[in-house]
Parts: sequence; C-alpha cells; structure tokens
Amino acid sequence: MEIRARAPGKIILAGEHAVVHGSAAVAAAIDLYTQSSLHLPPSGEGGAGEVEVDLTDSGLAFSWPCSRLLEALGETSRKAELQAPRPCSPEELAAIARLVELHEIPEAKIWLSAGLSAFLYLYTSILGCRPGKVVVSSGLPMGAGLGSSAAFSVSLSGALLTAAGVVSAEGAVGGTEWQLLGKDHLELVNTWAFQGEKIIHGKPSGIDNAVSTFGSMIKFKKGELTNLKSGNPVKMLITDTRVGRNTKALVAGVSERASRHPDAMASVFHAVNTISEELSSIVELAATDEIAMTSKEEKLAELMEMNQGLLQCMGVSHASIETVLRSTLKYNLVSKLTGAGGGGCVLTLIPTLLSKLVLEKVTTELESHGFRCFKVEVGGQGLQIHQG
Ligand SMILES: Nc1ncnc2c1ncn2[C@@H]1O[C@H](COP(=O)(O)OP(=O)(O)O)[C@@H](O)[C@H]1O
Ligand SMILES: C[C@@](O)(CCOP(=O)(O)O)CC(=O)O
Ligand SMILES: [Mg+2]
Repeated sequence: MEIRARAPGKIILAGEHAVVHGSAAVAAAIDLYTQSSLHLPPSGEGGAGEVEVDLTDSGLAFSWPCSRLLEALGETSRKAELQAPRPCSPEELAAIARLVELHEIPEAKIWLSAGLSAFLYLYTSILGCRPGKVVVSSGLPMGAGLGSSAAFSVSLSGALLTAAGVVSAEGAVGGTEWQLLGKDHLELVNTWAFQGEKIIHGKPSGIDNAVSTFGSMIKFKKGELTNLKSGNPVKMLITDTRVGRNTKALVAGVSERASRHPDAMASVFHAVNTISEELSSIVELAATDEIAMTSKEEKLAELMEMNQGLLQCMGVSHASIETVLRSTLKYNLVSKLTGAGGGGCVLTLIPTLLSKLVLEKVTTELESHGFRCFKVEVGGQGLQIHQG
C-alpha cells in the first residue's frame, strides 16, 4: 500500500511571534509543498522489520529495527489516543532522542534531529512499531520561515492517519490526482501535526500547522481560526536571504525579552494584534469590492511596514533582512520578514500596477546580494491525499 500526502508551506502577513503570546496573526498557504509517501508491507506485525525514513532533501535516510523501537518506547499506538493525541511526555521525548542519537547525523545537518524526533513520535504513536517506509521530499526551503516544519508534520500526520484508517479522503481536487479530507478529519490531522510542531518548535502557536492543514488565508488567535475570503489574492515576492536560523531559538529569545520587559513587550504584542485585526478586515472588505484595489494595497503595505518595525522591537530582524528592506524601499516597495526572522525569508508586496520592468530591477538587485527571489500563489489548498 502506498499513501501520499502533501501539505503546503505558508507566509505570515502579520503577527508572527506575537501570536505565540496571544495576539492575532494572518497567514496564507502557498503553492510549495512537502510530500510524505508512506509504504506499508502487506502484513505488518510489531517486532519484525524496520521503520525507515528517507529525507530526500537532505540526502539522508534513517532506519530503526521495530524490535528496538518496541523495547525503547513500548507499544505506543492505542486506538483511543488516535482520536485525541496525548502530548509527548518528557520521558518519551528523551527515549526518542536516544533513538535519534543511534544515528550519526553530520554536524552541518544536526538541525534534522528535531524533525526526526517528530517523525518517530508521529509514526510510533499512530501506527505503533510496525514496519514501514516514509519518503519525504519538499519544495520548501528548510528553516527559512515558510513553515517547512509544519508542512512536514501535517503531511506525515495526514499519511499516517490515513494508513491507520482514522481519516479518509473524500472529494477530488479538480483535475488532479489529489483528494481532500472532510473538516473533522482535517481537525484531527491538525491536532496531531501540532504535537509534531511542539517537538520541533518548543512553543508553537499552532498557526503554521493550521494553515498548512486547512489552506486558504486565515486569521488565527489563541487557537481560534477564521477563514478569510480574499477575492483577489495579494501578490508577494519572496526573498530568501539564505541566512539559516532556527525557529525554536528565536521564539525562546522573544519570550526571554518579554520576561525582561513585560510591560513594554505587552504593548508591542497589543500593537501587533491591532495590526493583524486591521489587516484581516481589509482583506475581507476587498473580497466584497467595498475597497478599491490600490487603496487596499496601500493599507496592506503600511500595516506590513508597521509590523516589521515591531518585529525589530522584538529583536528578530537581521542585517540580511534590513538589506532587503533597504533595496526594495528604493523602488517604493514595502517588505517585512515572514516566519520567525533572524534571516530566512522576507515578503515584498507587489502592487497590481507595478511594471514588469521595476519588478525585474528589484529582483536583480536583491539577487546581486546573493539572495534568492521567487513568486508564489497565495491562499491555495491545504492538506491533500493520494492513495494508490
Ligand atoms: N523536508 C524535511 N525533511 C526533514 N526535516 C524537515 C523537513 N522540513 C522540515 N524539517 C524539520 O523542520 C526544521 C525547520 O523548522 P523551523 O526551524 O521551524 O523552520 P521553518 O518551519 O520556517 O522551515 C528542520 O530543521 C527539520 O528538523
Ligand atoms: C514565529 C512563529 O510565529 C512562526 C514561525 O514560523 P516558521 O517556523 O519560521 O516558518 C512561531 C509560531 O507561531 O509558532
Ligand atoms: Mg517552523
């Protein structure tokens, strides 16, 4: 049996970091995906064979004998828990970390260990210690702010829960081999993926896994999700500064600053909340044609600029991000970091009336700094399944 699941990355238009502290944020799915293909041998029995994962993007593959997993973790998959995952306990996480350490991961790719821990947790909790192989491949840059960790957790959870028979695909995605899940099944995948994100991020807000699961453009606040109907999707240029960084460390850094300056940071988070609320109402107004396109874009640009200033207050900007801001401002274009910052990707709002020539000039200038620019479609499908 082969089950494939693909889940999109995301951009955050407003509210990253502040969303971890209870503010609203606005995010949208993009058309870059992580795909997990799960192969299960016909008669998988606990205790025999191996669990394998092939991480094609990093060129590394790992495997564990099922007997070893059983010995270290016990029989982890319990029917009742499939409908309501329990968080990974510190003891279980330590046992998983020891299983990951059985493999020598090259120092330059040590960041993979968090993803491997999330993999082992999701696999053994959902399918138990039965043999199987998962091949993961992604069009998303890893650790760059486009939500690769969430797309990884969502696609894995989608494939594993489908194999366990607790979720099933229903409607086809027009003209493709992919199928969608119903709302309740998506909710369940999202809950599992959140557990995976917790292992990778430490303290995620849940926005990345939610937008990767449900797709579209959403407002997210304290775990509550509102679908934003945006008539004419915004156009964004993404610049990957190629400066590597780690979301877990950046999120922890903002929390430390918040504990050093609780009142000042509460005001920053409050301001971000207001920006996200305003941004989401502009997106929705635009869908009803109650606001002209140019006026919408001017307002969005101003709000993004204000949000970037507040992200600088939180200490998550970076010299490379500032270079992108300066370069795009020369052409009167507004940019802000997206995701955790500290390097990674920057969004630049592309107004509808911007000439092709100007866009080419900006892109050339950004690429002359060694950055990589690309355009994405915003607000598309979330998790999709293919069973064959
Ligand atoms: N395709 C993948 N293969 C292996 N690990 C992945 C993959 N995608 C994401 N990960 C895991 O997620 C981590 C990146 O997550 P994070 O720091 O949150 O950045 P982002 O989510 O912005 O890409 C990687 O270090 C790795 O552990
Ligand atoms: C910084 C944060 O708001 C978004 C992180 O996104 P990413 O992992 O950098 O793609 C953290 C979170 O909301 O969990
Ligand atoms: Mg992430």
